Amino acid sequence: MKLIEKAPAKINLSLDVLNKRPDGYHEVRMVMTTVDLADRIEFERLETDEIIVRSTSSYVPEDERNLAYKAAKLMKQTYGITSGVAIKIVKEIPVAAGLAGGSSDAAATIRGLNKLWKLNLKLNELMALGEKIGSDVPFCINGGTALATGRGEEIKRLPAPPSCWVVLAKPAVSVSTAETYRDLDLKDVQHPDVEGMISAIRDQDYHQMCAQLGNVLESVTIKKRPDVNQIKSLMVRMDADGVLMSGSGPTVFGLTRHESRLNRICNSLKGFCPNVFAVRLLGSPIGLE
Ligand SMILES: C[C@](O)(CO)[C@H](O)COP(=O)(O)OP(=O)(O)OC[C@H]1O[C@@H](n2ccc(N)nc2=O)[C@H](O)[C@@H]1O
Ligand SMILES: Nc1ncnc2c1ncn2[C@@H]1O[C@H](COP(=O)(O)OP(=O)(O)OP(=O)(O)O)[C@@H](O)[C@H]1O
Repeated sequence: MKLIEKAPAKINLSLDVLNKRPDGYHEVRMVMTTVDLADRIEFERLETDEIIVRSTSSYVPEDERNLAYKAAKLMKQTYGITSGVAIKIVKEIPVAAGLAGGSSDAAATIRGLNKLWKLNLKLNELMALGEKIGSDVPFCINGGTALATGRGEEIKRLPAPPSCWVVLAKPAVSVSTAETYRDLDLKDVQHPDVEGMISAIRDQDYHQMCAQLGNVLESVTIKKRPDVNQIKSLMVRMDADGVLMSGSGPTVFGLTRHESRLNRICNSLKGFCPNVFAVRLLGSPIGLE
């Protein structure tokens, strides 16, 4: 029997970096939310003791470098599982885009194998496993909207933001997260108002939410990839209410509540940008307790 999990992408509505830690990671404070662009992950039990990963994208490794593979291996080892699993990743989220595609695949694998192997693990146990795979994985376990602190693994749930359309536009380039953090000069950053973003969400104030968008990693990526700025300018010209790069980039997102503007923004980007998606904010968690 096939078990299926959806793995939604995330965007960062606010991303601040406070300092570099002795372990090499950066202390962050960020507001993340899921959008309805998702990979689809299929799981099939194998009687043989092996993990097989297949993906529909040629950009995604199918061996032990795959984050879904890492998650399955970790669960097998932690819980002494002797049967195997075949994992198929139907990739819809662009790779190395700042949308946490790999992290969300790993999170979906943890949720899926908890069911397939009848482990009955609780949300906090699933998140603790996720933390061992990557900083964005604990958030992706339950999705929705949250304040993430620490290196990103400490999650405090927030209400769903006011609903709106989201245009995601990824230029042809891809970006390395490690390189972006490495190139960040903390003496030269404009910190976003994370608390202001949280208040805007709590107050369900859409225009305030748009006004508070901010990401300290944006200027790092823009220095190397000026097309990120071109996409931002284009979206602003087409009347998006708020525009920001997500995560370490290079994907830019634009927010609007008008379907006519949504179409205008998407059409203006086509031809200039290879990956353009019109999606909704999901906002609410997957529903694990
Ligand atoms: C940029 C974001 O996507 C925003 O949500 C995340 O902060 C990155 O999360 P991620 O891709 O899950 O990151 P990880 O796989 O844990 O780390 C990749 C690399 O990014 C750097 N890294 C990541 C997270 C963090 N808080 N500080 C860092 O310096 C580290 O060099 C690390 O080796
Ligand atoms: N299941 C997976 N899907 C996508 N990429 C994967 C996966 N497993 C491993 N990778 C590798 O991870 C790298 C980063 O891919 P990913 O799409 O997760 O980046 P990202 O969206 O920038 O992540 P984040 O926003 O969490 O920093 C890719 O270069 C790819 O080789």
